[in-house]
Formats: sequence, C-alpha cells, structure tokens
Amino acid sequence: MLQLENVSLSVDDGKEILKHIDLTIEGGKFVVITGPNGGGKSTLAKTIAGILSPAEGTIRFHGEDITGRSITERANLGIGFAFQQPVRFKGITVRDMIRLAAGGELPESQLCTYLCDVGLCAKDYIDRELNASLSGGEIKRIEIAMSLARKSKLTIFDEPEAGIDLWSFNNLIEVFLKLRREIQGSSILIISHQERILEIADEIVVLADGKITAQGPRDQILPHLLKGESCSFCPNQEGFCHE
Ligand SMILES: Nc1ncnc2c1ncn2[C@@H]1O[C@H](COP(=O)(O)OP(=O)(O)OP(=O)(O)O)[C@@H](O)[C@H]1O
Repeated sequence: MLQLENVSLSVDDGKEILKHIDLTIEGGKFVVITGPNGGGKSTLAKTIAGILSPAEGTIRFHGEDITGRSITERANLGIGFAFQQPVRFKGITVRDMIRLAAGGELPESQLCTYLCDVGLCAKDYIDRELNASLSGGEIKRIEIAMSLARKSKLTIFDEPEAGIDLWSFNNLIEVFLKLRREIQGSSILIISHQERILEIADEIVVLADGKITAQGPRDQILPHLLKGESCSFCPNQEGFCHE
C-alpha cells in the first residue's frame, strides 16, 4: 500500500534527519513507529503526509508515485494525518469539523458515536466552537474523532496519547482496538512511545537517529524493546527507544 524507497530529508542547516529510509506498509496493517526522542518519527510522519518534502527517494501509495504530491492531493488519495498539536479554527463548530472530515452530511447518531468513542459527551461538545476555549486534551480528542470520521485508506496518528488523561487514554486504546478490528484493507500508522499501543500493533518499526534500526511483527520486536533499559535497537546503544 505505502512504500518508501531510500527516503532522506535534511533541514536548512544541512542536518540529515531521515537517512535512506526503506519502509513498506501493507494494507490492513496496524503499524506503530517508536524510538528515542529526536529519532525522526514526526519528521517521517510529516514526510508521508506531504507536509515535508524529501531531498531524495520515492514515496508510492498504491503503486502511484506521490513524492511530488501536495498534502491535499495525498489527502484526496486517502492519506489522513492527525496532528500532534491539532489546529483550532475560529467560528467553526465541532459538528462542522466532523462533517467536513466525513466528507458530507452525517446522521446525528453517527456524529455522537465518534465523539463518545473518544470519551467526549456529544451533547456538551457538538456545538462548541473549535477555539482557544477548548483544552489541549479536548482538541486532541476531537482531532482523533475527525480521523475516525475521515476513514482514510492510511491514517497517521502522531503521538495520539500526548496530553490525554489516563481515563481517556484507556478509551483511546479501545478506539484503536475497534479501528484495528474494522480496518480491513486500510492501514493505521501510529507514532507512539506507549507500551499499550505497541502491544496492539501488528508490526513495530524502530526509528533511531534517522534510520530504521528494527522492523517486524510485534512479537518479534516488542520483547527486545521491553528487555532492558538501554535499547538494543539504538545504533549508539545509549538511547532509550522505549519510555
Ligand atoms: N526544522 C528543523 N530544523 C532543525 N532541526 C529539526 C527540524 N525539524 C526537526 N529537527 C530535528 O530533527 C530531529 C528529529 O525530530 P522529530 O520531531 O522528527 O523526532 P521524533 O522522533 O518525532 O521525536 P519525539 O519522540 O521527541 O517526538 C530532532 O533532533 C529535531 O530537533
């Protein structure tokens, strides 16, 4: 479904953030990318979504070369991205945003289900404006509800657990388990450090120092991540891939 071949990305000062990444994500898979802070995970997610452009390499989605495609074009092709720090829009309600994400009208009951799934009481939130009065955790959950409504072929979540309280985190795991049951031909790519999210992955990818240092089925990779304090997948053996 998604193929990255030899993808590299540098920032303005010449620092190489992604180094020759080869990665394939098959349809119907729930894939978690983990690794030490600063390893390049968010940069990789943004490169797949089209927010950042690689200096070299090719990105293919369903066989089509999308390397030069914009974020909007990729969204239209079916790549959805849930931001680590979601944007807030003045004058637009939660209802409007979820409908926009779904691409049209939605029965009220379905709108409410998306909000309930992320632990928000629909009657309290559906007509709220998406503005600064919402807390970081609330807006994050709304962003996840929008991703559920979008039903993209590939949905990318960058640290969905960030800023979410423990009760909502338990809910979030339920949401991902539900998504995992329902994905069929679609795929989910999650950037996360959380053991409970790693535990429900089909595949785990470890990214450290801009390189993929391990990749494989959860049962192969997770025991190594949990084994010791220092992660055996870190190239310098000093980083901590799992927190
Ligand atoms: N625009 C930029 N200019 C300079 N350095 C950058 C830029 N963007 C990212 N970096 C650096 O690239 C590295 C990778 O950043 P990235 O946010 O992708 O890491 P990450 O693996 O998602 O980290 P975390 O787990 O802390 O969220 C970091 O060292 C970061 O400081």
